[in-house]
Amino acid sequence: MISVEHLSKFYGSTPAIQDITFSVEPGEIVGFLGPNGAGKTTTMRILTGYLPATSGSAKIAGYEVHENSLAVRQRIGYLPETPPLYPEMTVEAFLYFVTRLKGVPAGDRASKVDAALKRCNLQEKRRVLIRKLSKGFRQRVGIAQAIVHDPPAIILDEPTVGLDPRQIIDVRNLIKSLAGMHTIILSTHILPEVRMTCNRVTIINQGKVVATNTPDNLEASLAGGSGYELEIEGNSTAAQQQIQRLPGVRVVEPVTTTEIPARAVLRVVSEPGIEPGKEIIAALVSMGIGVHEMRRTRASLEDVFLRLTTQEKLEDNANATEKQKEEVTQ
Ligand SMILES: Nc1ncnc2c1ncn2[C@@H]1O[C@H](COP(=O)(O)OP(=O)(O)OP(=O)(O)O)[C@@H](O)[C@H]1O
Repeated sequence: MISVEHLSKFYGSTPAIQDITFSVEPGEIVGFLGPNGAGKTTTMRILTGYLPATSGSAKIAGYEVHENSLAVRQRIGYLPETPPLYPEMTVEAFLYFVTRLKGVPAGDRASKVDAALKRCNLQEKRRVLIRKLSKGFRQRVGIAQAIVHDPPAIILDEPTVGLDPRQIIDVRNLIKSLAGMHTIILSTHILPEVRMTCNRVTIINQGKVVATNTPDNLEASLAGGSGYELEIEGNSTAAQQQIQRLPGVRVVEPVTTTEIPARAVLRVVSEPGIEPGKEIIAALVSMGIGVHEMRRTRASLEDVFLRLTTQEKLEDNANATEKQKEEVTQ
């Protein structure tokens, strides 16, 4: 439904995105994740036809965006970071106006407006001026204008920024209810939002795609991220050595000492795909060590995000330092 291939955009000589490739299948919600300045808005604006790319291809429902802007506009709904609302219009009049802009036939406009009001739970506000609405309701109007022409593809840029916790839950539920019928790209840097709403995630950093996968697979793929935490009673040094010898165990380390002097908490990191939990318990029991608690630990999406988006910076800094050293020695 949405396909981006080798997309690049330069502002003058500054690259904002470079060689970005990803796709979104019909009915999917894909999270588009990246730190500030990663290139999310630039990509969204190219996809929605607001900005020309420097090179590469962006297609919506098979239409090349810059060659078929009218066909694309009819098939896409866009909620920018700041929704383009007209404060002096009522909610209803504004949505009606949007259906005209999007080329909805005159006879269908009223029913499309009604449907969008209903889906966004805005019926009671239909005759209220937009400027009188709270931020949460205005955001719903923003989503309503993105879906009013019933587009197959929807792009939402930071849809919950600035909302209070109750409004955030409402807007997230609304987004989830749109999945299936629509294909959605949700640009955000709020990780729990991605976990709660998205089937897949594309992470970009410094203008490049650094990962695309399901949140579960991303967490599982972080090497060294999965394992166990154990609270034991007995000789913790001996326990540590014994666990370390087991196949599939990479690291065993004490995490904290507990308030009870005889107990210790150990963190075990296992090889990817190996689960030595059973063997750990058997080894400890055979040594006469008591196990008070054992729980699995996994890398969170946040760990993956931080790993992927800070590594390059560290490498860049290292390269810059090397370069400075070279310059100094020349
Ligand atoms: N009009 C512009 N002229 C020059 N550089 C720009 C322009 N717009 C964006 N950039 C640069 O392009 C890069 C990507 O910006 P973009 O706004 O796409 O990132 P983003 O991921 O949406 O960030 P944020 O989460 O902060 O909105 C940044 O380095 C930014 O400074």
